[in-house]
Amino acid sequence: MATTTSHHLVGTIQTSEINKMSAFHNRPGRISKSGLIHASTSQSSLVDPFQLQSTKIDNDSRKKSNEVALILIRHGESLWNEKNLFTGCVDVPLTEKGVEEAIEAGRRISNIPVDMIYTSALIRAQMTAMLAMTQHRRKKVPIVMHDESERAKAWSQIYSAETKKQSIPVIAAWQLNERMYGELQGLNKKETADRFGQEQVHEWRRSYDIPPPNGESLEMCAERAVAYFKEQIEPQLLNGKNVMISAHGNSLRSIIMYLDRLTSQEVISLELSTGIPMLYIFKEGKFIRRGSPVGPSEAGVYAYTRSLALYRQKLDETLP
Ligand SMILES: O=C(O)[C@H](O)COP(=O)(O)O
Repeated sequence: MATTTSHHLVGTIQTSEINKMSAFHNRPGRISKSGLIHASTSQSSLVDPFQLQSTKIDNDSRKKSNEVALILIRHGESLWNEKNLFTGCVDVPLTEKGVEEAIEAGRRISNIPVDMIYTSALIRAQMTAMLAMTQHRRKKVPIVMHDESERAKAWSQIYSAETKKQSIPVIAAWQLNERMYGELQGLNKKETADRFGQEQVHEWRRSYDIPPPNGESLEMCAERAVAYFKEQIEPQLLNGKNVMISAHGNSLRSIIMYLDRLTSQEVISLELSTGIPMLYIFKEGKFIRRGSPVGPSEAGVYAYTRSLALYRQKLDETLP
């Protein structure tokens, strides 16, 4: 059982723990007829989301490592976070501060490989992902995958292999949406505590299996978010894809509960700050939390493994 205390998932790890990485086989995901990206473990039937051929930089880092990076980011501050309103599945945008947080998050992950991006269907998570990627040193272009209809898929095709190589598929999934806060959505958090009592509101906000009135409990949110992670995202990690997920406080709490194997008691004290990236290394079927990467300007203390350090070194050598 992972140990956890009531803290924000922020922190960095010395690069002293350098592991010897065995060879890594890059096996991309496959696009099904529905245009959804599925991945299976059988290598032969897999086609990369953009039929991407990994570039020299990406290939090299993967060849030397049996690990991939998983980055989790809670969206930057939203207009209703600023007003201290329960948001849930109401689709509100970022504040100016939230935009700045997203850009800063991008600076902190600018040297970490990203091959695929998953966001929720909500604009605050999608804005955060796109803004963060403006800072990435690899300068690949994140492109939202459209499969809401056959025409949407057909009209969003890219007809240049070279352009595809420089692209990152962005998959928006409602399953990663924030927990639905029911009749609390739009209410002020302080007024709600005054009306129902601090304890009752804390129970609605942080317990595992107690839903707000006509809303989702964290457990109900996990049933869709963690299921999606296991069915759609984990196969991509197994196939050698470095993945970034931009989502929400509670949908990410439910995923971290799975990654860190937290109990329903331990998850109560788990809080996520807006716009702070968290890095996991997925290696030999296990998730290793590596803390929150610091900006490239701060030397020495990184959540970097040998493989990630090699990727960063390739960027230093290859890019202006
Ligand atoms: O939905 C919301 O209001 C926020 O994203 C998270 O709210 P919480 O911190 O009360 O869970």
